[in-house]
Amino acid sequence: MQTRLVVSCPGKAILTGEHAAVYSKAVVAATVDLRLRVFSQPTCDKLLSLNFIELGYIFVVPISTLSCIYGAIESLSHPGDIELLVRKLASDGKVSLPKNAQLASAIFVAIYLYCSILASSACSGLSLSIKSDIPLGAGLGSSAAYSAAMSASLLFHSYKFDRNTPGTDINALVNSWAFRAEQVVHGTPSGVDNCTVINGGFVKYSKGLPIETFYSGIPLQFLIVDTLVPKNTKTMVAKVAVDYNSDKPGVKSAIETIDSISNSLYGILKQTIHLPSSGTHPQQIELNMCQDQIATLITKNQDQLEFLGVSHNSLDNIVRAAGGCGYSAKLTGGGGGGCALVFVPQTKSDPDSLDTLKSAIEAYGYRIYSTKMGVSGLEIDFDGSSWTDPL
Ligand SMILES: Nc1ncnc2c1ncn2[C@@H]1O[C@H](COP(=O)(O)OP(=O)(O)OP(=O)(O)O)[C@@H](O)[C@H]1O
Ligand SMILES: C[C@@](O)(CCO)CC(=O)[O-]
Repeated sequence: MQTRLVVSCPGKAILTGEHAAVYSKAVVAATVDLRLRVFSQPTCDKLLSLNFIELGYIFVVPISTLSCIYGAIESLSHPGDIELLVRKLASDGKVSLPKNAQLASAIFVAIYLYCSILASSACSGLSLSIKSDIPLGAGLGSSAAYSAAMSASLLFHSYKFDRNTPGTDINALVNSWAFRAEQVVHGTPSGVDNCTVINGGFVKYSKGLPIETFYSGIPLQFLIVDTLVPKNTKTMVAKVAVDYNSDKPGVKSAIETIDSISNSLYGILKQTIHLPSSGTHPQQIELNMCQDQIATLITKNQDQLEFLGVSHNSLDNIVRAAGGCGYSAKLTGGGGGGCALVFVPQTKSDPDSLDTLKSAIEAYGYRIYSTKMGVSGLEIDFDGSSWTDPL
């Protein structure tokens, strides 16, 4: 029997370009240092067991019950249609589904991946436990991390790769399944979230083109602020699509403007400015200029997102509070709630203003994350037995 596997994947933050990404426009994103882990182990009980630790929910289904899905899964016109098959099982009394929509969608993803990837060896059992630091449904890529970590776990247990497979091959294989899993959760994702969390670092992405990884030559610091307002990326993407497809005035040009914002940001971040340790040098002036340009791009991007109708009062509060203290801010991810990014230039002359801003944000009851960006992507621990059991 194979040993226990532990797969971990970080969250992500979109610096510029969300929503435009869905229309194949440029998006700049980075991983954030919050991770989701999947602990998995084959079992002999012929059950698929999912233990959602934060959500306090255990879902168990006999593998034989899923047999009617194996045959049907290849003929689905969209991975999201797995929901219809699983709901049919529920209405026939063969499985019981939670009322919580996030849990239900996590179960649809797991069944979709299990039946697609492991169908041929479907007689064995598998137990998976999911534990995460990434706030769920907050714009920080929890669904991409879940989709990627679940895909990697199931691919490993179906012998599609092992510890000798080159990492780039593993990432490409996992990414292709994580994208399908994201389609189950989001309907029409661009693919930026799964690519970013698997690849790691800073990335520029345009749907259909190879992802570009880069290390920012400009020191970048952001405050990540979670409004704690629940949001749903699928709904927000669908809302923009209605306006886009009906040619609502200004929508297509807003998407084009966001594309050019991301291209400009990428151009700035790719520069390398080596700062001497002290004094005012031409490099310092150049860095100040770059940081001013970044701040302007962040504000412009937020203006376009507000125009597209994907901001929220809580996000607007952060943008206003940041502006009042001399900082620029924007929503990140799907919008409609969830998180905002506040850009904190390294060269900002008045450090007290950051404390004032943090107090203003906390007074709203929002949560501030101080986390690193650009951390490593998908990680697989093939000797997972060294981990303490998360249960
Ligand atoms: N810890 C977890 N346990 C179970 N399911 C999870 C977990 N984290 C994420 N998910 C899955 O991800 C979905 C959340 O996706 P959603 O797109 O709404 O938020 P997000 O990925 O955090 O935000 P964004 O897509 O804007 O970055 C949940 O509905 C669930 O299917
Ligand atoms: C809103 C969106 O652009 C980013 C969500 O993190 C959707 C996507 O690109 O799939």
